[in-house]
Amino acid sequence: MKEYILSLDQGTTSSRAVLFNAKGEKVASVQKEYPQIFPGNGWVEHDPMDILESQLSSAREVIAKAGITAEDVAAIGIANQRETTILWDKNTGKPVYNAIVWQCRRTSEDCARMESQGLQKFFKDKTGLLIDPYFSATKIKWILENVEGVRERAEKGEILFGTVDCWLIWNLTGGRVHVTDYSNASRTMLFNIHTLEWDREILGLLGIPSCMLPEVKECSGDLGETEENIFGSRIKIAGCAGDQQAALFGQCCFREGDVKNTYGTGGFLLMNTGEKPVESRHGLLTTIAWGIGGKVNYALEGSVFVSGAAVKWLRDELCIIRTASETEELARSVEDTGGVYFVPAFVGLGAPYWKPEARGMITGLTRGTNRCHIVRATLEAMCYQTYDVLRAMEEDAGAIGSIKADGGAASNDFLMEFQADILGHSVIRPYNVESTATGAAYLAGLGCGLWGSMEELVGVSDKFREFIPSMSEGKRSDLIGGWKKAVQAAIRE
Ligand SMILES: Nc1ncnc2c1ncn2[C@@H]1O[C@H](COP(=O)(O)OP(=O)(O)O)[C@@H](O)[C@H]1O
Ligand SMILES: O=P(O)(O)OC[C@H](O)CO
Repeated sequence: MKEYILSLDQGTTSSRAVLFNAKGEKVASVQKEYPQIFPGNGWVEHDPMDILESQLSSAREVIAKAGITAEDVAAIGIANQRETTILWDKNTGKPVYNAIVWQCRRTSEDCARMESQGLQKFFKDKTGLLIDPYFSATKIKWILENVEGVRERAEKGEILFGTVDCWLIWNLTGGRVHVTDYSNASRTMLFNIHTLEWDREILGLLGIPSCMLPEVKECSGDLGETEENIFGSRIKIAGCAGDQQAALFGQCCFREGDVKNTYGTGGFLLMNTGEKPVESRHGLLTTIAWGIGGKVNYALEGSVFVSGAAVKWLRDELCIIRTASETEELARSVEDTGGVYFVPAFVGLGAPYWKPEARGMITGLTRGTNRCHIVRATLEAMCYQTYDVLRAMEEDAGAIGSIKADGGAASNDFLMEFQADILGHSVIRPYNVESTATGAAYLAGLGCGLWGSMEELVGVSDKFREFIPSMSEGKRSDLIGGWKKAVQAAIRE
């Protein structure tokens, strides 16, 4: 019987495949790290084939691990790192360049030029986004302008563009289906979030041929079917959303005002704002949360570019930790950071500052500073960055109700405790922190009829832990004051 949902969570550092049963419970998962390419100077790339192969092999392995076959899978749901841009040849399916990752800053100058031409309002009104190298638009333009022959071929209709969801669907369907969903389209800086169409004026301004772009579909429903040879029998693709929107869905933030924060490579705080887009006056983005059943739901988003990635940097570049999870014990082994602040602006600062030119900085070092202080400052930075975004969100939308946390790093109890302290607000962490995969599964389960309605999903997973703030107000404001000074220093640099 077809009673499982296969969720594909394609993240910036790893591809994950998670199987859920008909009760919405996780039964098995497989995760594979794959390389990021750093050609220098704030550039970040992936090999699109690494993305594909790590995702397909984890999907095959999770099916085998659970002792089932593809016949038992009712549908696939996809959640993906957003904005990352891939262009490929429509006939051969071969990428024409590496994937340009959302974190990549190579188009900073192009963005600064558009800003100086007074185009900020033009883009914000149409797309809900601020001009920034983060989004797909200027990455597509860069490939068209810098990879020989690609523009001519794109104009002849030989080249396709897709974000990672679209690239996966294209390959899963054997090159038959070129689609994306509303939530991913809303991150390209090419999609009009009010008319729900690719925006002709923007395409004209950037010189992007419309024939490269995928059809935009709802997040739940018929998104294609896998080729038989991929998993041994065909599986429907019935759910798709950008990973942050999928996490919002997976945390059942279905009501207006519901908020979640994900601690993965980056940090992303999203608030469901219902069926009307809310414009931010404090550096947040207006984006599409999902489109389901003929209705579109919007969200306000604060995007922090480097969150758990800073922990990975401690492991892979400074080599002062062996595993991400040992940061908890190391951070607790010292009373505080000894005045050390770490602003991990490796690729500039996102919300609410939007300073692409800012770079990382560790301040307050003394001869007494040891690796535990630096580890603790790294975890604390993840919390201060969330604090900055939450304050901006409160200014835009009023006081926040509950804050639900998820993502790989949310399993760190020290991080959750410090987060509650710095926010002066309790933080709720679900038993299963993989809300992104859960959200993709929910979308697919609804899309294939395994579950009847969103109401049915609320309460599927009701186990959680709540972290209550306990820090004094005086200490909290001193620490935040120190963080603000460190951020200003990183921006000035
Ligand atoms: N226990 C932990 N404490 C702190 N950071 C962690 C912990 N576990 C994972 N991380 C960090 O979180 C990130 C992984 O989270 P994940 O949600 O898997 O990210 P992504 O989906 O972006 O690949 C990595 O950057 C890792 O360094
Ligand atoms: O890889 P993640 O999970 O940090 O998510 C990346 C975001 O989607 C980028 O916008």
